[in-house]
Amino acid sequence: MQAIQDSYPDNVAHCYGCGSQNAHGHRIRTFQEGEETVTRFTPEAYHTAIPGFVYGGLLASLIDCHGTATAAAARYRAEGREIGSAPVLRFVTASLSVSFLKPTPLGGELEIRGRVKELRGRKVIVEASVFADGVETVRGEVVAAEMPASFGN
Ligand SMILES: CCCCCCCCCCCCCC(=O)SCCNC(=O)CCNC(=O)[C@H](O)C(C)(C)COP(=O)(O)OP(=O)(O)OC[C@H]1O[C@@H](n2cnc3c(N)ncnc32)[C@H](O)[C@@H]1OP(=O)(O)O
Repeated sequence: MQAIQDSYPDNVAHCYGCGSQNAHGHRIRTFQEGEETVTRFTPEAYHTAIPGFVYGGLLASLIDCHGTATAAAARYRAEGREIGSAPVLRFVTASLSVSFLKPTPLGGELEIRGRVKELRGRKVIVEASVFADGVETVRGEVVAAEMPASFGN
């Protein structure tokens, strides 16, 4: 099945969280399921916070990259365009908020589910949650902004 990240052109596929070209990264893959997007990810033993539980920074990065993928896909869809088609709609994180509702157990697959809350102008707001064994342990919001031509200047 085609993941949203499979459509990222190589020159924007180096992100530590979602870039297929980053051998050291998480290389998450996100799929559209109706109105929702879904990423499944199994943390490694070294992604530990307190023994037995997942490190919060990892969980935040899963929300982050799940959110930017959801945002890019939503904008393409809103414009009636094929994902990844040129000119490429590149999104970066403008803001990321994460609430850790419960400890996230380490040792199994996590499911991140998201949906678009708002899509307006150059900005897409995505809500996403992490589930461990069907239990919501993390809830977050990503404001993704279209990357300006002046990015980094
Ligand atoms: C399929 C193909 C896709 C391929 C691409 C996918 C690539 C994925 C790559 C992986 C990426 C992985 C993820 C990463 O790790 S990305 C790396 C971490 N992020 C960054 O480095 C971003 C650094 N910041 C910037 O470059 C600028 O500040 C940005 C670009 C974010 C905004 O710059 P600017 O302000 O000049 O833009 P604008 O005037 O057009 O504003 C646009 C809208 O955004 C609203 N806003 C702005 N800031 C915030 C804020 N803090 N909170 C809430 N909202 C904010 C703003 O009010 C406006 O909304 P509205 O007033 O119109 O309502």
